[in-house]
Amino acid sequence: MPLLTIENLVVEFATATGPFRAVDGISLTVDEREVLAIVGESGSGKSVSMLAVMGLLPWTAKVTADRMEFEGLDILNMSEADRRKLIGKDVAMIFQEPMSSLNPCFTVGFQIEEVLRFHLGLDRKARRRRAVELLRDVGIPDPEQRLSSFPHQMSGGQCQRVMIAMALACNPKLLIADEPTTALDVTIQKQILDLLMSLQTEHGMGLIMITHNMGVVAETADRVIVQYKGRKMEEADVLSLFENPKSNYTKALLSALPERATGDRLPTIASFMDGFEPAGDVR
Ligand SMILES: Nc1ncnc2c1ncn2[C@@H]1O[C@H](COP(=O)(O)OP(=O)(O)OP(=O)(O)O)[C@@H](O)[C@H]1O
Repeated sequence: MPLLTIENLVVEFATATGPFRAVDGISLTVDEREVLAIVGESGSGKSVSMLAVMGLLPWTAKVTADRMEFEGLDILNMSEADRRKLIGKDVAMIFQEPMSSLNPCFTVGFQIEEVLRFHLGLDRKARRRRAVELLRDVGIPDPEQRLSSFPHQMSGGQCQRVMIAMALACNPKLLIADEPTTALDVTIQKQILDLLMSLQTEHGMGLIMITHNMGVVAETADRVIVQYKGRKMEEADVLSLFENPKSNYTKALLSALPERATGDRLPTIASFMDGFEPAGDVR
């Protein structure tokens, strides 16, 4: 059985000008220990589809699906209380802005320990011990001291390491990483990506890597879903996608890689997608 199964996910937002369909019939599965990349340009509905899985969308979002299951459990129709037990424990997510994802008012130690208290009910001593271990695992030097630091006292890369530590606190079976390196310096990006991949192998987690970067896809994924304007354009294993892309949009993304360029200028996506009917406004 796959870890996560989604069939025909649709997300519509109520907006001042009428309903807006951000995700239009996405289906996917992720297996244990598998790395699935979801790739597409900004606004293609990558984050919204995963926020729907986490139950983190605002009330203006209407989420429907034929099926949305985690290990066979219906996560679409489960109670809020049951979902809270699952989310953050068996399914965890890290976001693209580590600085704004951490609460500036609390020390990083408190924030990690809070996850351990809520989900695992560990006592104070055990929480402390586990928090130190987690910070060490994600490569933060002097973890005992760093527990009492506030997010603004740490660099962006260190904050992202703390976010990863929080996500891993309860040994999740599935980790969703939403553009985890986008907000970081190029040199730090590689370190964080390497860290994520080594933790994924070590913990045997399923991983969904949301990215707009084909380089990240090539380095991390087993399988890839290409998304455009809320729809799935193509799904393939990573090698087939790079060697033999089927959809025009995938071809466009690949031709936009500087190393694949043939002329003086990089082609634009629009020149490949003439006549494509987007989702979007559904009035
Ligand atoms: N709360 C909201 N209300 C209305 N529209 C929204 C809301 N949240 C997201 N959207 C719209 O849904 C679409 C998909 O957004 P989403 O954030 O999933 O894109 P993305 O592919 O993850 O892009 P990015 O990489 O920039 O995050 C966008 O057009 C966005 O403006």
